[in-house]
Amino acid sequence: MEPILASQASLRAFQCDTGIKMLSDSPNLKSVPSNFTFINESAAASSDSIPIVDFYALTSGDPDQRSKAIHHLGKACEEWGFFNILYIYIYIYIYIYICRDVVVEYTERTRKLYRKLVEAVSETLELETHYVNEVLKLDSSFQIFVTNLYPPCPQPDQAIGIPEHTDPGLFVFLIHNGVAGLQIEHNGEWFNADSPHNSILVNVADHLEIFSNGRCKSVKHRAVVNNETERISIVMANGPSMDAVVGPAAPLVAKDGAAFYSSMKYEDYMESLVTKSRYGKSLLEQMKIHGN
Ligand SMILES: O=C(O)CCC(=O)C(=O)O
Ligand SMILES: [Fe+2]
Repeated sequence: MEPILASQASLRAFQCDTGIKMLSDSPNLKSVPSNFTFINESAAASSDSIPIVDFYALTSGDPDQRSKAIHHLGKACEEWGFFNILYIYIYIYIYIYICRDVVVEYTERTRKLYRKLVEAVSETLELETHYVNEVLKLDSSFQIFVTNLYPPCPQPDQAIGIPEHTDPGLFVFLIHNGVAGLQIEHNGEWFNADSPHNSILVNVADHLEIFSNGRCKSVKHRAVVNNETERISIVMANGPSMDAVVGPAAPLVAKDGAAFYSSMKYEDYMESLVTKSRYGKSLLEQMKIHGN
């Protein structure tokens, strides 16, 4: 199916403040204007331990290789909420001019990758693949394509690229231009999320945490800036269908004896994300049912 690119009007909600655009267009800026300062403790431990999932083994005909890769994927989703997939075609996209055709091709390729990952993760959750497809209506899954540009910043410790947050959807794919900046939270500490060049960094997003009744973790992350090099990241958030109602999967609730999250239509979740304040308790936190 040819992806439908959302109109300018429907994307308006995702656009950032015009003031930010003005800032990024000011190459001679010597300090961060006070209304944009964000004192951050961006110190983070380096990490080479973000798991790597072998996509070829995951889709391999060899049952032994496949089951090892599936086990690895399950652990990565539970323990880190982040993993790298080595993927040979990736480097093409980051270097070429992002035109409509490239976006369409990237959308199609990542859609296939996404479906394979969902199949694999349903196995780790001991769910039937068709169950996930039916409940989340993945044939019309909603993808959001975002490019982030972080110009060099004269005072990186007074600013933040993107404050800490979690993402909507099931799996989010991120590629970048080789400049570090993404940090992720793991066991209460911040780590630099280094990823090899020919890889896609994948993170579990809110709706996989909800759907898995908390087995998979949608992990907080943020992007910091530096004073030397421009950074570009390309993010593809892969969700269910806009009209799917996402709550914990019924077979998992039966196993756990309770649903640990409430359910919400994906469209309503997205609307709340863009219209509600970005500060305070996150929407994912608000969906959690405590005291079960
Ligand atoms: O640029 C990055 O590394 C992070 C971007 C991100 O987290 C997002 O766009 O949701
Ligand atoms: Fe994000």
